[in-house]
Amino acid sequence: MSSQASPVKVYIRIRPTANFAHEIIECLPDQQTLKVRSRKDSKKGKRNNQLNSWVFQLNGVLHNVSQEDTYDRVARSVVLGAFGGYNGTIMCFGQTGAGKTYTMTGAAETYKQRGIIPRALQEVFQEVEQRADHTFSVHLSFLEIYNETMSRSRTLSDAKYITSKLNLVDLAGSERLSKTGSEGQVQTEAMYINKSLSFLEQVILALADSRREHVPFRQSKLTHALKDSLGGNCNTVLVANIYGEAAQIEETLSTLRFATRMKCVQTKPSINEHVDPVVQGSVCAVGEVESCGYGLGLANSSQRHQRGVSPKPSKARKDKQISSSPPPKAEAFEDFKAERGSEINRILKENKAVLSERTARLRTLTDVINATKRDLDYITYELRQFREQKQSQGQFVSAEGEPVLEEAELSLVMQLKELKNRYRQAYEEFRSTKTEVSYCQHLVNQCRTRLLTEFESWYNESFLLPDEVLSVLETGPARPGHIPVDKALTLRGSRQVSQSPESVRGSRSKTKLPPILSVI
Ligand SMILES: Nc1ncnc2c1ncn2[C@@H]1O[C@H](COP(=O)(O)OP(=O)(O)OP(=O)(O)O)[C@@H](O)[C@H]1O
Repeated sequence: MSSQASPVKVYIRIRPTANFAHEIIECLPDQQTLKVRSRKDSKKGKRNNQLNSWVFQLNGVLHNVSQEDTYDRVARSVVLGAFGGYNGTIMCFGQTGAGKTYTMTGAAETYKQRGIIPRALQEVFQEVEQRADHTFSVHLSFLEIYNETMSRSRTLSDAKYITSKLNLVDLAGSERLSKTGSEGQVQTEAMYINKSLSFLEQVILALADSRREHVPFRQSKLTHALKDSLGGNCNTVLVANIYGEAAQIEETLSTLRFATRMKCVQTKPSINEHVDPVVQGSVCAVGEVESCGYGLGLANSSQRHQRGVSPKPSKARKDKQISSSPPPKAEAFEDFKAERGSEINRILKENKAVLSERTARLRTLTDVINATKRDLDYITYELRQFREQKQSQGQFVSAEGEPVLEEAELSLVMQLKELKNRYRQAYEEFRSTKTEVSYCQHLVNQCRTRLLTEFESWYNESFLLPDEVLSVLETGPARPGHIPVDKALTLRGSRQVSQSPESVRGSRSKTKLPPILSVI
């Protein structure tokens, strides 16, 4: 598909400050131009009397601009472009602490301060809901490049579909190593960060220079991952974050120079449309992310067919190698209970049966206790009446002068004793049955939750998750930031449990309840 070259859009965002250096930084009213004056010779790090002045022309200068306006000006068109089949990349670059994360993610304190990523997600799902005549499949992944190590992969499909991916990238801080004064592990990290960013700068330089034939994309994970966003098929936006204070002017100038070079980089956005000669429909897409960023994959068509075709399909994928559109959840749930989830479903059923038997017993015991209590009250009353009457008639005594119990009174006393015994026993049993019932209820709830969780995982794996997410789940232990979103961790947890039902059953012996009750 033919496409026209378009330059990367570059915005400058200034971190708000009470000490804004008006004398050296000037934002022109067109909101696109930034003038910087400085007496400092940044190369030699010394002051001189000569006044240096630079003018930076950008696509926008965001000075005291809210998160909402920032999203509208910087990100909205890129996000909506994804619905037309265009890839998009939004990335933040700049000095440590200049506001990259604030711009991309936002501040957790208030909803109003949420950044581009949550707003983009919201917009994506709102659009998906509104475009009722289309069917979408949305994939989200989160990757971190840490010391040049990255989880990876990509899925392609061969059916007809429109795909697009949004890369939302929070680059590492561009603070110079010498300035951070870091040591040890921090220094190692800083070295990798600097290496990554300096490769990025080299790529930008090469891309901005039309005489250069080779662009060193492969030098680092970061530039390799951003290849599409920088020289290829992508609507790319850079937000360069700077400080407004005079003390940071050196880094600010360096960021502004990088931003200006970036403006010269051309990309060729085009609609990602693919045609399958066999299947008239459309398919899945993948998201891809870079240095601490999100990747959002969108697939869109008026008729959805999803095909998880991966070089190393997971078991769930193998089972469903070529499936039609995801089945309705209710239907899939029935299948799941009969096959993959049959064991947990069996346990759930058995636990439910035990719960219902225990609950019935509790009801019976309650009746027994109440009836016994009524009898007790009645016999107590009878005995009291009998004794009062006896009192008024005078007392029988034996030949030895001992008080004598009449037969009727003796019978009442015996009945009372037996009723008290029965009451005590029933109450004991009631208490332990009550404990069992609440324990059984807990087990049933646990089983139900696990059945649903495992079903969700299986459904996502089989019909929704992109293979790159699955490949992360399949390799090695999870590390914070390495694993895509919370879902992945949930999946890993539930997989481990479901893979070892025996180990779970091993806990049976620890309880006095019937074995089936302690399965979870
Ligand atoms: N536009 C803004 N409005 C309000 N607060 C901001 C803004 N930009 C940055 N901040 C605040 O400045 C601090 C540093 O910002 P942030 O963490 O986003 O910097 P960073 O560039 O991501 O730093 P690093 O390179 O260390 O990750 C945060 O407390 C953030 O809330």
